[in-house]
Amino acid sequence: MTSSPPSPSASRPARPGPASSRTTPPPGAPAPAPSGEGAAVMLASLAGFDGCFGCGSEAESGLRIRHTGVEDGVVTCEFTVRREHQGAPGLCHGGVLATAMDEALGGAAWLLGNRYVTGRLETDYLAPVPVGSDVHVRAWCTGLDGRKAYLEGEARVGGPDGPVAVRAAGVFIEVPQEHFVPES
Ligand SMILES: CCCCCCCCCCCC(=O)SCCNC(=O)CCNC(=O)[C@H](O)C(C)(C)COP(=O)(O)OP(=O)(O)OC[C@H]1O[C@@H](n2cnc3c(N)ncnc32)[C@H](O)[C@@H]1OP(=O)(O)O
Repeated sequence: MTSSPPSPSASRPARPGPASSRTTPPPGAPAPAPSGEGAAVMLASLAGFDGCFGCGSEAESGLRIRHTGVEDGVVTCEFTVRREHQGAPGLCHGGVLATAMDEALGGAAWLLGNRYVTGRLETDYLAPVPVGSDVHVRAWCTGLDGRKAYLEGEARVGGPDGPVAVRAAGVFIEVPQEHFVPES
């Protein structure tokens, strides 16, 4: 039930602990080394597609997540909670926050240099996130097992060092390019 990020450093937080047995890498599953090539693949993919509900500039009702960096295998991104993102009055909807975690964990998976889709996503909500908040998300890979990549992440409110509002863990499955449907 517990694991550590592949190579702890100042930019890589201590494991937040959201993972269940289904989102914890099996014993011996290698944690990947950060890959500059993978980052290039991910950024090229992001540059070529504007329709993503998470980060696309053409998705008017989407979150407009801004990818802000990749360092030492950790993907960082952020978005601003708008009025249309509300669930309970004045607070960000949990599904919106799950979308942001999906986006960040997905980005950290694509950083490995292959294409992945979400198989399982687990979220722990630790604090309410008011409308108008800037939400800072980061994610990293904890292990690889065949086509399965294990990811964890966290979202902080107000800044990269703000209080943690969400922690997440997931399993993403590698797929071929043919998995995706060309835009109509
Ligand atoms: C544009 C640039 C963006 C770049 C940045 C990217 C950001 C994107 C973020 C958004 C990502 C998304 O929302 S993706 C959209 C939401 N997700 C989806 O639509 C996925 C829908 N599901 C599927 O298409 C399918 O079920 C697949 C592809 C996941 C698996 O089907 P498959 O290919 O037939 O493979 P299958 O044999 O079933 O499984 C392969 C291995 O994965 C395991 N596995 C399968 N499902 C799961 C699961 N839910 N939880 C755990 N493990 C699982 C199996 O046990 C097996 O392990 P073993 O036997 O090998 O050990």
